[in-house]
Amino acid sequence: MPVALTAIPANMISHEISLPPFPDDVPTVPIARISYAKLASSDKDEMDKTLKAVQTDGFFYLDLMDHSLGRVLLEEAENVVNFSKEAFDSELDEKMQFRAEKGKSMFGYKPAGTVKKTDKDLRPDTTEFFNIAKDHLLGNSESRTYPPQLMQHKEELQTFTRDSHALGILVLQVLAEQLDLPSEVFADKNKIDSLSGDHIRVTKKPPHDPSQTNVIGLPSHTDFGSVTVLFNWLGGLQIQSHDPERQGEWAYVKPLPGHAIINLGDAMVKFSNGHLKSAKHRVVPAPGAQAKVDRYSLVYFLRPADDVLMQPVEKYRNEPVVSVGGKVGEEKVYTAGEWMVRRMQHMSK
Ligand SMILES: O=C(O)CCC(=O)C(=O)O
Ligand SMILES: [Fe+2]
Repeated sequence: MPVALTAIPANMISHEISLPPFPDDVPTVPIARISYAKLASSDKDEMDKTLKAVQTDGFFYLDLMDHSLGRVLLEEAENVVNFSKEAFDSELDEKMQFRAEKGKSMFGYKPAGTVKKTDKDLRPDTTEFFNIAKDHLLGNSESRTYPPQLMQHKEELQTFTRDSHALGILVLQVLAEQLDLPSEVFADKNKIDSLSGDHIRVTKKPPHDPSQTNVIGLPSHTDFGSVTVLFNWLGGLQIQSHDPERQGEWAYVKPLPGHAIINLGDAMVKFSNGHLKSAKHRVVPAPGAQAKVDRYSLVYFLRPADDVLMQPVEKYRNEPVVSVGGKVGEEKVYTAGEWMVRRMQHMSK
């Protein structure tokens, strides 16, 4: 039986000590483990490992325990999930007052049960979430309304935003250097003070009902933005395997205590003209005994500033244009603001 997290002193809060274990008999993808401390000190081998990870799996673990800022971020993430539970616990009609305007804005509440055209079986998803804009939290633009259970922790949300953003910027600097590009070339497109679609997402998926088959938590997708910083404590996240024996098969990314999971979004495919990858992923019910408890996850999405042009950086501009879906050919150049709106409208159709 999971221990109530509120019974644990704040500095010791740890989801993993109270949750059922991840089973050892399900297929997993062994994505690379990268050290935050080594990246922060520009360790060349670690930087090289990072580039390789995002060119193959598109995902890697980042060990947050070996760096003081990482340990702080991990505690902040656990804290955000804990107070967000209160927002999820309120009645559906209360949460619906904060609903994101479909096809118009990402920010606000999204109930479970949305059907995505991208799911070939058109299954309704089983995940609800709140998306909270960085610009609303930091006062870069006028804020929409969010549930009081979240906004009474605004300062903690601001700190989590700044620290996650800084981590994403470090990843962008590492990748630029490894591609022999000016080190700030990607970071400059993702400044924290610029207006952008950056946001926090906190998600909840209820325990799995074993009488239901073929349940999907979140259908297969790629993230839109630049870098995604993900915290989850229960299995359920899956990516496609590169193991020659099971090429393309969905397999779990096992949550590792003390680690965040980092992946790149489609904007990086665009900026790098396909030299970097945004991998497809999805969420299915957690495996084994983990399916019996609520699953929460916390995400910070770094997205390019609204006025950034969605085109390859200079070094790659003479190459044949690689589009996000892998097609080659010229495309109209949109600003990130326009691009995100188009993507969102497509998703909500
Ligand atoms: O909950 C997770 O583990 C992944 C969530 C995700 O992929 C998303 O929100 O885009
Ligand atoms: Fe995602």
